[in-house]
Amino acid sequence: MTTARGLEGVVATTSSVSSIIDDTLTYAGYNIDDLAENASFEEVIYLLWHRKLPTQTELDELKQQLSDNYDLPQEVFNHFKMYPIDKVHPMAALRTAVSLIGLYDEEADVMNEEANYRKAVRLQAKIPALVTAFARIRKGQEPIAPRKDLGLAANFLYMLSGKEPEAVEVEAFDKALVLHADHELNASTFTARVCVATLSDVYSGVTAAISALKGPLHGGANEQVMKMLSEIGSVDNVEPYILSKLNNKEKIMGFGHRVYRQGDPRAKHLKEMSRRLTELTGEPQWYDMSTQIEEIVTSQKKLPPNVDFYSASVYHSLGIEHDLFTPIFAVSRVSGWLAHILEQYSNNRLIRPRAEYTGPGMQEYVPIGERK
Ligand SMILES: CC(=O)SCCNC(=O)CCNC(=O)[C@H](O)C(C)(C)COP(=O)(O)OP(=O)(O)OC[C@H]1O[C@@H](n2cnc3c(N)ncnc32)[C@H](O)[C@@H]1OP(=O)(O)O
Ligand SMILES: O=C([O-])CC(=O)C(=O)O
Repeated sequence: MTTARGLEGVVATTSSVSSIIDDTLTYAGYNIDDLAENASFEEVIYLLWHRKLPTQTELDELKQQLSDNYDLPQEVFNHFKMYPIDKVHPMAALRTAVSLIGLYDEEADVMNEEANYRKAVRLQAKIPALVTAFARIRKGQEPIAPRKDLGLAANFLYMLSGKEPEAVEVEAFDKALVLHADHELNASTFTARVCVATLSDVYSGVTAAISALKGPLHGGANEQVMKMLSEIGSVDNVEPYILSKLNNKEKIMGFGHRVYRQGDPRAKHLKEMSRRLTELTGEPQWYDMSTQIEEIVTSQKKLPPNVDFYSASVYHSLGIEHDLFTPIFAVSRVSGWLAHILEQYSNNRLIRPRAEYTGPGMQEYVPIGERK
């Protein structure tokens, strides 16, 4: 047996959802650069779930299905109010809440293609409301009911603040959702596929995926980037801060990637959004610090920024609390998880690799009274 640490380079499944070939990312054959410039998040959801771009009628139908499912069961709000609210990270709350809403879905364990698709629509529609409801309840505010006339991005920002967002904010947030939607067999997507390959249900698969996304080596990195930027505080402090981290062999969050070598194609879009938004908010220091960090890390370590690096200053500029950055990643990535879950069910085989044993050799059982 040969082992590949961290399964690096192992091809574990076939998939038609997205591809990363020679550092180019496509969703069902469409280059991410094209989608970032032209597609709405709802179009991307349709693309990931059907491998084709929707016609206007198909898009309208999907939007209607999503807005019909925006509401949450009242039990979720009661549940949130029972949490030790000031100690709970929103990703932990989201993980628990997705599992919870599964309890109120009568089709949760119905295992056929149509029922699984309906659950995908429900989860995609409700996750934004779970994130925003928790964000408000923990501050002693009432959750804001979704506006059925708003798209997913606008509705998220509206439910978070209670104000109808500006067009420029909706456009930026929607683009961020497009950029984060899917990424081949990343850790959280693989987790979802391993889970549902046992023929467990869609809610279990998404709960497992959220658990994997939460870690700072994966989706949790965007919050850590903002923590780093806040600690640095000004452009003058960037160089000593980053060099000291690198000298101590600490990782710089938002840099490096298991698959990309030359660079993450999503980063340039987020970088430009960060430049524009920080200028608009009159806080260019977040962008200036970020570009300086990028310069140092790329020259010292040859590591380019990944999707999490510039998304931090983008979300900050949209006035979003820092510990909501990773839940927002889930608001987008759930579209990809669901595409992969549906694909896994359609051509299932249990996922069960092997481990190379490195423990003690054959031992003889010693009765407890004779053990030293
Ligand atoms: C959405 C996403 O999940 S994107 C990734 C988000 N995660 C982060 O931004 C966290 C920071 N980055 C990392 O930890 C890594 O680059 C990962 C986890 C993304 C990829 O990890 P791997 O492919 O396993 O690379 P690995 O961690 O083995 O790193 C290889 C070498 O590069 C170094 N390295 C990798 N990333 C970084 C970093 N961000 N800062 C400093 N050094 C780094 C490692 O220390 C290691 O050096 P060594 O060979 O001298 O020991
Ligand atoms: O693919 C990965 O390893 C990490 C990930 O999810 C992403 O970059 O979007």
